[in-house]
Amino acid sequence: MISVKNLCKSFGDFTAVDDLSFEVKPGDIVGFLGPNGAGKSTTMKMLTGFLTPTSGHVRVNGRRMSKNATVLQRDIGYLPEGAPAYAEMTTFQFLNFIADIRGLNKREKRERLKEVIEQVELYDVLDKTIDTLSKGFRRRVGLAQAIIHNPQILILDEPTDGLDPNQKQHVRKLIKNLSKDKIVIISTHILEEVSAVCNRVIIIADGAMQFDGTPLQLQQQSRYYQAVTLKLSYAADITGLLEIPGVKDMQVDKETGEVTLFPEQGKYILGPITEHVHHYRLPIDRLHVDEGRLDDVFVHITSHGSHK
Ligand SMILES: Nc1ncnc2c1ncn2[C@@H]1O[C@H](COP(=O)(O)OP(=O)(O)OP(=O)(O)O)[C@@H](O)[C@H]1O
Repeated sequence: MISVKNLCKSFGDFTAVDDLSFEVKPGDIVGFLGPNGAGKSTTMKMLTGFLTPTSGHVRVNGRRMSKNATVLQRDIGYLPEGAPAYAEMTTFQFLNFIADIRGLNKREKRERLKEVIEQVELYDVLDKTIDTLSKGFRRRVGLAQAIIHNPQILILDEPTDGLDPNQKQHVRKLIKNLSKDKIVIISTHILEEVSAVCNRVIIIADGAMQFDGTPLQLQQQSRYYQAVTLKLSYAADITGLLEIPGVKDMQVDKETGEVTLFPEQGKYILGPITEHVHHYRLPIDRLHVDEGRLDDVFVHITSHGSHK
């Protein structure tokens, strides 16, 4: 378990991380989100013991990171921002070197290298030096070095940045498979990644906590959650739609002519809308129920302060 209590980090007068507190348990795959400069990487550096907090503390399984970093880091895999690696080494030399540093014996090293190279699909670049690799392959090498010692805790700073869509999907699957009984924290700018991979979301802005909950709870904060959009085949009187019980608001898209009806909080409006449409014989071409829009909530949460 990771426990973060009143964590702060200042650089001179500037507060990059501002009083963060949260706990992460095995089985949690946390999507760590926030706008550029929100303090995600700085927090991750403190979680992994590479940066000392100005105040507050990080505990891993009850032990303080600041006093036990060397021991605790043995069970942490960390992909830092930008996936740094030794540019002049080949992929194989680099992974071999990391396995040695992680203290794997000969047999473990052979087995883990084979497994990880296969999992992250690095066969084609084993003999290439890191400085000649594409951004996507560099990131995959970074991911491979983070998991080589099969750690219980994985902290991954933008693990899919720079990957093509196929690779993104592949790495997401890999993270999900790896995550059983582990703690995984990934920072990302890609909101769809959160629904695809994570079972928990933490959003920070200006270094402070704004949201901590499940992806569904996040989606439910969208004003589009359970909103119903209708496409009429020809113009008809739609004024009555606003009178339907549970409908709070209506929006008409001037370009497409689509009508979106927003529900009052917690109200289910699809049934009453369908009844209304049948009763008044409205000419409906298409009807769609929205699952909620994460980009919409993200903007709202990070620009309007705390929604914890
Ligand atoms: N060593 C440092 N010295 C001074 N300021 C720093 C230092 N490291 C980070 N910062 C500042 O702290 C703030 C948070 O940076 P951080 O890299 O943690 O943000 P982030 O959420 O990871 O951003 P991004 O999504 O752009 O990677 C930024 O304003 C950054 O400029």
